[in-house]
Amino acid sequence: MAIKYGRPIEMRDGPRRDAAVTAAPLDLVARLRRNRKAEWARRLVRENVLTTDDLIWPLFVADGADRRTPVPSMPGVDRLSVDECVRDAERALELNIPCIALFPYTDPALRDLSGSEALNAKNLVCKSVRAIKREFPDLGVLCDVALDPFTSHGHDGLVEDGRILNDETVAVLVQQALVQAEAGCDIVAPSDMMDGRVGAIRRALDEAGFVDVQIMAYAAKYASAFYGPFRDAIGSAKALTGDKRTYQMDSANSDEALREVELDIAEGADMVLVKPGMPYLDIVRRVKDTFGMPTFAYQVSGEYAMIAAAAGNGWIDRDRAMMESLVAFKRAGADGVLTYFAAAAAEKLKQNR
Ligand SMILES: NCc1[nH]cc(CCC(=O)O)c1CC(=O)O
Ligand SMILES: [Mg+2]
Repeated sequence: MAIKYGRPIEMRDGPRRDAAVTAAPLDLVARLRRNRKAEWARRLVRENVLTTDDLIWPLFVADGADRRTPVPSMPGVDRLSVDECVRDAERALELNIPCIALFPYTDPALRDLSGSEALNAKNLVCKSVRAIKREFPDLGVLCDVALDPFTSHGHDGLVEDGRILNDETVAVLVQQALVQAEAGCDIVAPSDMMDGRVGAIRRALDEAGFVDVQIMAYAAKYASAFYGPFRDAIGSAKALTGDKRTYQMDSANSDEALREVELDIAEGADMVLVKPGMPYLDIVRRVKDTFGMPTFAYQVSGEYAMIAAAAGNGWIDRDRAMMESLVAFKRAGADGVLTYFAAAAAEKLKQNR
């Protein structure tokens, strides 16, 4: 099916040019094809490169021991027991991936209206952070701050009469971030889209002495259909009542993303994130150009699922689609990408070296 990577069609055996088909050379000053004539020449003029330094690898943790449970809507992605999560952390380190991100599948029996398990210092995420940091202190660990893995209704915040409460939620998120920092995480990443949470978390972290814990703000996060498989993975898909459009952004908006990012920077974000990724590369570019901040994109579960499913059907080449999609983030100005392909991409980069 696919032509072999790096080997131009011109070099393959094929019918020779018919001598009758001749033409006077065009009088062209520039022939852009010259710089594409061979792999070495293409490498020489290549504008953007993906390296392992650009990758953050999201992992799903679940109860149990010695267990990897496949997520059906994310072929190739498993929910990991804590010990297995430590093994993948080790793999990240071996592959030179700088940072992993942790997401819990919480036992439905532990989910409640207020997401109280989020504040349990012995919850799955905290246990995983401790276990990973004990063995691999030099690997970056990012924790998501939001209540959806812990609430019985699947929302990122507290709900009252069908409304998602902003300020009350922020007070809980602050406590969640503190619990994660206490467990030893390096980066907290609020993904909830409540107003004012970055500033509140920064103040609380500083007061508690966690001045070096970074904040990666999910600053421009859109209400998206592409989160579907993630909600399967953390078990919130069935629980979710309604949608998240009163707090996540409208996919039609772009200027509003700049206002969101500006506020999060003013409140103390160290890095900003745009999410989803591929359908929002225009936002990544605007954010990077406007603020010059360390800017990240999240190639979310649905984007991963599209590529994995099409590749699984033999309709596209998995590795090539993966690498093409990842370098697109670099081209758009991103400093890095959260991607479920992180380990596979790092393996590929290693082979190509
Ligand atoms: N706050 C929850 C959260 N954090 C990351 C994702 C999605 C990631 C993905 O789809 O891969 C979501 C889902 C949501 O907002 O419903
Ligand atoms: Mg905001």
